[in-house]
Amino acid sequence: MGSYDRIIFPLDLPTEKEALAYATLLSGKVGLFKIGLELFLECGPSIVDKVRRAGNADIFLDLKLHDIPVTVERAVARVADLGVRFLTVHCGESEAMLKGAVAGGAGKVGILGVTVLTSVGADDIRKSGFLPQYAEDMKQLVIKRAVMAHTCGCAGVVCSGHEASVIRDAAGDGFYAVTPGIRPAWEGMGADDQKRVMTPAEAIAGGSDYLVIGRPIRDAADPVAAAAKVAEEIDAGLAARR
Ligand SMILES: O=C(O)c1cc(=O)[nH]c(=O)n1[C@@H]1O[C@H](COP(=O)(O)O)[C@@H](O)[C@H]1O
Repeated sequence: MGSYDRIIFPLDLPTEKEALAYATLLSGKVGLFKIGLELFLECGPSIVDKVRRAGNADIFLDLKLHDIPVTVERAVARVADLGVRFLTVHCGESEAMLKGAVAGGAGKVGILGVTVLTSVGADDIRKSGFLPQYAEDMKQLVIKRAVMAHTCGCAGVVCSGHEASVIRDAAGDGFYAVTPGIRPAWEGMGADDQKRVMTPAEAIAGGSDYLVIGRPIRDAADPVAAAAKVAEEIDAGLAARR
C-alpha cells in the first residue's frame, strides 16, 4: 500500500457540488473518500457512486450506527449493496450489536468499530459514568472495545493515534487501526474539537494503518499540496516503524 493510499479524506461538506469538486481535486492524492452524515443526509445513497466515480477511489461510509442488534443488522444490510469498503458502527456496550452489523454486511462491507471518539477526553469519560480508572487511562477502555470488535468479526476499529500500538499488539496485523484526530505540526490550525490528536508521522509510526484527515487538507490554501505533505510524513512514519 502506497503512502497516499493510507489517507482517508472526509467529504465533510454540505452539498454534492462541493463534495464532487473535492473528490475530483484529490483523485489519486488520497486512498479513500469518507462520506459522513452531513453529505449522506443531504444527497442520499446515490452520492456513494457519484463520489466513487469523481474520485476514482473506494468509499468509507461513516454513519456511526448504534442501536439494538436487529436494527443495526437490518440497516447494514441496506448498505451492503452500495459497494462501500468500510462502514462505521459504534462499539458501544454490546457484542450482539457488532455481530449484527457484521452479519448484515454479509462479507460485502468491512465494519469498523468506533472505540472512543477522538473528540472525547478524560474529563468527558469521568463525567459520563465510567469507572475512574478509564478516565485515568483511556487506553484501557479503547482496548476493551477493540477486542470486542475483533472478536465479533469487524474489519478494524477507529481509534486515536495514542491507542494504535496497543491495538496492534492485542489484535495483530490484518485488523485495521483507522485514526482520525490528525493534526500535522506544520498546518498551525490547532486541534479544533479534537482532544486526542497526533501528527501523521507519529500515528503511522505508532501502528495506525489509515489516517482520516479533514480540515488540515480541506481548509489548506492548496489541498493537493497538503495531501502530498501528509503522504511524505506517512513515509517518514513508516520508516520509523522499521
Ligand atoms: O469515524 C470517524 O471518522 C471519526 C471518529 C473519531 O473518533 N473522530 C473523528 O474525528 N472522526 C471523523 O474524522 C474526521 C475528522 O476531521 P478533521 O478533524 O477535520 O480532521 C471527521 O469526519 C470526523 O467525523
